[in-house]
Amino acid sequence: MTEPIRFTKMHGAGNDYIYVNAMAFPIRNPEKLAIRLSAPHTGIGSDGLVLIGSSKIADFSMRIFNADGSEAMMCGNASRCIGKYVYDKRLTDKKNVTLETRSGIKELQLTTRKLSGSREEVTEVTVDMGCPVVGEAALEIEAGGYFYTGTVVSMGNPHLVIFVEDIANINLPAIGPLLECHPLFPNRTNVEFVQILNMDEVRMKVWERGSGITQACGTGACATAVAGVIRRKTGRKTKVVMDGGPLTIRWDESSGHVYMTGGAVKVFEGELEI
Ligand SMILES: N[C@@H](CCC[C@H](N)C(=O)O)C(=O)O
Repeated sequence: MTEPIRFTKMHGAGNDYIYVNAMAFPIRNPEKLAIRLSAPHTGIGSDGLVLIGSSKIADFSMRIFNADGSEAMMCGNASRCIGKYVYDKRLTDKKNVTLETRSGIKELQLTTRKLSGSREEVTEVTVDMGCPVVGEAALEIEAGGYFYTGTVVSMGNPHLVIFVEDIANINLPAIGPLLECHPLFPNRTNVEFVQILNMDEVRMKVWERGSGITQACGTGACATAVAGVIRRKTGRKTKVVMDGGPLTIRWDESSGHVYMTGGAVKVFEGELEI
């Protein structure tokens, strides 16, 4: 007999994952389930699977699996969605929630709006993403016969941020996988192409490690904002506009922490047998 588990499909700026409360529905083989559920035609269709768990050192924990089943260290968009999930489902009444991730504890600050009666729901979340780890500021890299200059930034997971004059000229389906799996990145990397619109706003497209093209990437938006400051292209607060919408990123000068603010949306819920 298979046991039904409840899931919730959510997105942050269009970056969509299937969320399972692993405290109620423990998942034995999340890597395999992520591949199965993420498949667009034969599964639910998503960028991956997110498990919400208990924690000894924080209010909750997060595990994030890409569409290819690989486990990531951190996910910016999923951390905001978890803030909405745990508050809207009344797993907590706190508006400052701590989340254990494989790259440390993140603090979520929830913004809510009133519904009927005494009920409220989360509309926006700010996440303290911690300090970035900056690698090479201007790495020369060749892929597919083209030469790029990229900035290497880790936000818990690895990013290569490439500034370009015109983002419309980038053939992301062709170049994305070559850069993701470039020999310079033995653990693979996420890749962001970025066009500067002005000192406070950029347009970004992402190729995610393990999931391919997604509508948005939270850690990618943070890495982009950090790279913009390092390369002297943007200020400390940047609106990063992606295919699925914008995120506001602020790199605080005194603490060195990066703060990400954006929405979180529930799409639908369901039950599945595994
Ligand atoms: N979409 C995420 C990042 C997910 C993990 C990434 N693909 C990796 O493998 O590092 C985000 O919003 O940060």
